[in-house]
Amino acid sequence: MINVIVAGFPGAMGQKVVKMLAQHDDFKLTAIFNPLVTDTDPASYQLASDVQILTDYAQIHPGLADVWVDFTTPKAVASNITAALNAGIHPVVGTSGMAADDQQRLAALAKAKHIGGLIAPNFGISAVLLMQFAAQAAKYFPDAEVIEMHHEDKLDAPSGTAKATAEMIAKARVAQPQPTTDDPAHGEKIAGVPVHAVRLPGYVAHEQVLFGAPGEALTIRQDSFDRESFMSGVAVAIAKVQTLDTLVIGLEHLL
Ligand SMILES: NC(=O)C1=CN([C@@H]2O[C@H](COP(=O)(O)OP(=O)(O)OC[C@H]3O[C@@H](n4cnc5c(N)ncnc54)[C@H](OP(=O)(O)O)[C@@H]3O)[C@@H](O)[C@H]2O)C=CC1
Ligand SMILES: O=C(O)C1=N[C@H](C(=O)O)C[C@H](O)C1
Repeated sequence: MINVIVAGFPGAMGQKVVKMLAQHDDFKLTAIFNPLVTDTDPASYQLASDVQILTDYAQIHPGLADVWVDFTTPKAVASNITAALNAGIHPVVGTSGMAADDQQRLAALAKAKHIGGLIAPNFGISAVLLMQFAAQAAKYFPDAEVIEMHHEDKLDAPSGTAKATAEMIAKARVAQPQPTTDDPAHGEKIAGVPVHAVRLPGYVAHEQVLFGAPGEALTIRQDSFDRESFMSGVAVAIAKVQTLDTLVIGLEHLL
């Protein structure tokens, strides 16, 4: 049995994770962490009576859970994962928008404590494959731009997936791209790759990578139409994260 604490309930992803845990015999929801809730009665959230609703880091202790699943906010995630690592709990992080220096500090803390964990920019297989295909294409098409499209409530821009895609393209390309302009209309340059963010009602999570070369173009696109699509990736991460001994980035490390 893998005991799990979920941070980010009752958010959109947190609710999906709680539902998914209940469908797996090998997973048990032991606690919810959310300092913003005032009602700590699990019955108020239709949760089993033995699920603890925790609101303070002082309540996070070793033995509470094996795995900490985090779908919270860019502001909350780094301190949440610090608390998890300090309690010896393996983090599975979906929250986007974490600062690079926080990510490095958490990797150092995980290493010092010998606790493996995962930060996944995207748990959807379509997005994981898109990033891999984009890295492959970048070897032949150095000129690329990323367009990500999300729902209007998303707090961060560009998305974590778009940043990771841009970084993978920059790392994979062997030829220099054409110089880009500094014009803000030409996107934010992430590792030298222009990234454009769209926020519109009706959208969930979508990404296109456009490659151009003289006389031809290649477009790769993925669409997450329903947050349900992230759950098989989250389940794999929960099942396998305890096999890791460092903090790794990208679901592909566990597939
Ligand atoms: N990697 C991936 O595949 C995916 C990643 N995401 C990312 O997951 C994150 C959450 O997305 P989404 O569910 O749509 O967002 P929501 O805004 O719906 O949910 C965020 C939840 O976090 C809660 N929260 C705020 N601060 C804290 C804290 N300190 N500790 C614990 N909980 C806290 C909020 O509480 P309250 O309700 O009280 O405000 C809310 O319930 C985002 O960063 C998003 O980018 C989303 C989809 C897929
Ligand atoms: O906020 C979201 O919804 C999503 N966030 C992640 C990101 O920032 O890339 C993953 C997916 O795009 C959904």
